[in-house]
Amino acid sequence: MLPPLDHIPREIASLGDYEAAARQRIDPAAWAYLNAGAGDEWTMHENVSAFSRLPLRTRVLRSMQGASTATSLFGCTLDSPILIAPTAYHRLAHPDGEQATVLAAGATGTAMVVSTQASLPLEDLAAAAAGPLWFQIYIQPDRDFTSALAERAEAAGYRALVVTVDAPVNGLRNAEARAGFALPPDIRPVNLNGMRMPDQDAAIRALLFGTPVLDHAAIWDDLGQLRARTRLPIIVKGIACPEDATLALQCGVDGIIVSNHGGRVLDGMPASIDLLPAVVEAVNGWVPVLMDGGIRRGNDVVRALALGAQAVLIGRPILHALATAGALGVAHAIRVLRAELELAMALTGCRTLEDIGRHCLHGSSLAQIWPFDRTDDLCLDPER
Ligand SMILES: Cc1cc2nc3c(=O)[nH]c(=O)nc-3n(C[C@H](O)[C@H](O)[C@H](O)COP(=O)(O)O)c2cc1C
Ligand SMILES: CCCCCCC(=O)C(=O)O
Repeated sequence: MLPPLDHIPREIASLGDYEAAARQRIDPAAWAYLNAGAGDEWTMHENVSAFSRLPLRTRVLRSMQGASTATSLFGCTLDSPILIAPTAYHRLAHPDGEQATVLAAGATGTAMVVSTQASLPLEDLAAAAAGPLWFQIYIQPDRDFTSALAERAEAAGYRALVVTVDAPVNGLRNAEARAGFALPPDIRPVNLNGMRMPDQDAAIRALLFGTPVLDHAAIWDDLGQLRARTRLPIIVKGIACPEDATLALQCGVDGIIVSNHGGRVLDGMPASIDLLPAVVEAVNGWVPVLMDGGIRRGNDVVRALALGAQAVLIGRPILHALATAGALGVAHAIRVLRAELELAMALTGCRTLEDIGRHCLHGSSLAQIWPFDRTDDLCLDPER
């Protein structure tokens, strides 16, 4: 395995280049955890390839004076609508772990979502932050522990809670099984230290009868209760259909992330970008809708915003950049993606993020995924 780089060579020009560089620097079993998807990885690949079915529509000779990618979300001012998705165990990718990612996020004006399963204490990460951090929560079998975790995040200065609801059970991790992945003893979910595990009976029943331990899985009431226990904005992550978006709104959430968990939970789900329009339609502007899954180019950010996302999150590319060159790599990867976004905005005639709309996409491609009778108003307004 190669060591991390201390500079960025010119051969690394895109997020895809980071994937190739990272593969040479991560132990194969850890790679299977950090990069794989569930089952046959159809959804994971679909997340990326679906973007290429949305051709962009250019506009020319439009003024770009004062152009900007800046935005604001849940009281956080951000340099761009690109955020760092929560991913577990950054120390599997680089010895500095989340500490390096937090540093890079601050240096680039990017909000980072720290995972419940971070490999470093959430308080230490907050102390190192120079920009906004949000904390991702899995509602744990021990609900009191979950509330205490939310309180710790609030006390440490995290600006929002991202509650992930799409992984009540681990996905079918065939790649991890084949590679024999196990967490090394020195890399642990340290923020879960002291948590009580579900009762032994349920664990034994699961072993004997093959039923998953779902007795303690979160339900909508739990989300409502967490809402009542924290002042932080709650953003629910892992919404994939309009019915669940509506239920989330009824629980009083402040934002929604459309996500299929990077294709790591249920292989066979559609690409995230294909799930987005129906959720946006259901939410109808009540709260911001974000999305993640498969964003690899600035063009993809424009496509997601064109379909109604207010911002996007990136997962694996951050881990690839971290493994390749630590904090420097992550900061560079974010800069590369942002520069691509600026280029795509200039060529689609969008001076600000508010200018991005469905008119940035060719109408014929939209008919596939926009199930509403609105395609007629797509491209006709010359001012848009
Ligand atoms: C190695 C890895 C670990 C992840 N850990 C978490 C996690 O702890 N919490 C969570 O909500 N999502 C987790 N995710 C899902 C990401 O937040 C995100 O939804 C997904 O990676 C986006 O897709 P992308 O990797 O194609 O950008 C993880 C993803 C990966 C690849
Ligand atoms: C029961 C699901 C645990 C998954 C923890 C980390 C994660 O989200 C991921 O690996 O993906």
